[in-house]
Amino acid sequence: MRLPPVTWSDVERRAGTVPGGPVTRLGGDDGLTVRGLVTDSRRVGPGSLFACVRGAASDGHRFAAAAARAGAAALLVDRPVDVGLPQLHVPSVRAQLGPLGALLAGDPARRLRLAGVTGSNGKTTTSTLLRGVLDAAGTRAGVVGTLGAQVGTRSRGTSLTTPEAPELHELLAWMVEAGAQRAVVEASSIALDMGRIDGLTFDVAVFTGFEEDHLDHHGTIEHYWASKARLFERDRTTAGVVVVDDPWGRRLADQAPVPVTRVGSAEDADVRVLGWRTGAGGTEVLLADDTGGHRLHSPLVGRVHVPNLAAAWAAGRVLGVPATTIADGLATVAPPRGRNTVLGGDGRPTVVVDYAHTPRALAAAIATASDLCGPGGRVHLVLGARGRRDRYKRQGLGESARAADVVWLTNEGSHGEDPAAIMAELRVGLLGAAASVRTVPDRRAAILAAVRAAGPADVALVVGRGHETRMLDTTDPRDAVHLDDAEVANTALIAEHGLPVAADDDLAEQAS
Ligand SMILES: CC(=O)N[C@H]1[C@@H](OP(=O)(O)OP(=O)(O)OC[C@H]2O[C@@H](n3ccc(=O)[nH]c3=O)[C@H](O)[C@@H]2O)O[C@H](CO)[C@@H](O)[C@@H]1O[C@H](C)C(=O)N[C@@H](C)C(=O)N[C@H](CCC(=O)O)C(=O)O
Repeated sequence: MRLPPVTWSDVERRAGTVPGGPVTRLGGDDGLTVRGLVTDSRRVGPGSLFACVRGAASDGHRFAAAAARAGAAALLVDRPVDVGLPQLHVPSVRAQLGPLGALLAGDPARRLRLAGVTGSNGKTTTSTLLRGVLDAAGTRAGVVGTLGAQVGTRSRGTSLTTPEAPELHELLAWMVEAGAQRAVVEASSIALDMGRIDGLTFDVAVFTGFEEDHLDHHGTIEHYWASKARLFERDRTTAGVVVVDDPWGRRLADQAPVPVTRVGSAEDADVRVLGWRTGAGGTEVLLADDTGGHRLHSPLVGRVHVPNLAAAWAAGRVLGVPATTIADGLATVAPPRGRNTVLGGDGRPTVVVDYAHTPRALAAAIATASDLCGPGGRVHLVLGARGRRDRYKRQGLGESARAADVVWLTNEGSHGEDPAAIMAELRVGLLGAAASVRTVPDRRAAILAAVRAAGPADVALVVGRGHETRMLDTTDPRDAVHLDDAEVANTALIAEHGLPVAADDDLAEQAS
């Protein structure tokens, strides 16, 4: 979309509102206008304001000349550069990305009411559910997160779960243009830490649960938790909805300075999960809150979605949506891609494709797969781990995998690491396991082998990549190849087991 022109003096004025030190204009008169804030020289267009961000891998100031050649009208710098363009010299370019990103996108957040969703697992599903609830309430909502951005029937791809602030504000402007009154934003801990959502204020912030993750970035679990907890500060949100099924959620609910709705199976939960059942046909949750009991139906499959459904319910209530409308909304939201996507069944083995890539998420995915097994059925797990990321998780993934019956260790995109070494680290967690472990380095071959080995009562569970369609084995992103786990599994199902022959819908059940 084409963003409005903004005068250089307005840019200077907004930049001056950011604490940290003086803002100095180096060239450019009041008649100068810029259009769109861009942080990547490869995405600069005519009239852009190019923000020179110092990063971990490179320094954006080095790309100022390239930005000028691509048509940038001016630069945002924290040290003057020898490039013939007007520059705004600020103490920290990154600290300006939120306020200036908002200004150059036309301050779209002022026309939207926002909900933010954070948590180690379940962000995408809960955001999708909440968007469905808000749409059902007649307030058109956009959503932005791991699966990209959507509003109405339109969608756009994004490279990060929570985009850099300028892109995020531009997406919000796109949602406003499409008639959105609300937006749901997935807020990753890394984004919170790097200031990507600075300047946004939410009506409700949701915490879906917590476990160790992203320690490559955060260093310690305390830092990781504190980054997520920032979403619950008074200047960020009016209210919180917190899943208190783990100690970290409980701690957040206890410490948050905003009013919190506690969600979970504990007796003191404000929205209490009394029971649930799940099967290939969907999930049913029985909840109690201060207005009584509520029964929710959802086409989403798996016990892992029970807290997500309860959290979306609670967030809808906080936002003033009537109970029946929330239930109607939740009943119609289609499962997000790669979140326990169920294939096969009907006389053939069931295949589940899921994004689980942490030990606890994997344990939950295996439990869901067991729920979906027929009598005497076995779980065939296809497991890998992404290279050059969060290496400390590998042994824990292996340990969770012990609950499967057969484990097919494979590659998940080595990003330049030795795939055999990654698989060996997964194997450490599986030492002495009752599960039989096989190594098939080629991912397509591993999925095919698991689907071939599975019988009609079995489940082949393919984890780690979920919705992803590109896989990378080198350090050069241009080498990424197309690989869609669901597509491979579907092809394998048809090749090995033919087309569906009969219906079967067993339900697993639990009362808590
Ligand atoms: C830790 C982190 O998030 N890093 C992000 C950050 O990197 P960085 O600050 O180190 O930037 P850099 O790569 O050194 O580059 C510095 C600047 O030069 C610019 N540049 C670079 C090259 C060039 O040719 N021209 C150019 O202008 C870059 O755009 C950047 O502005 O800014 C970059 C540009 O926006 C991001 O690509 C990069 O994301 C990295 C690669 C990434 O993968 N981040 C992941 C871990 C992430 O953020 N994940 C979260 C969590 C998801 C979840 O919950 O699972 C997410 O929100 O997606």
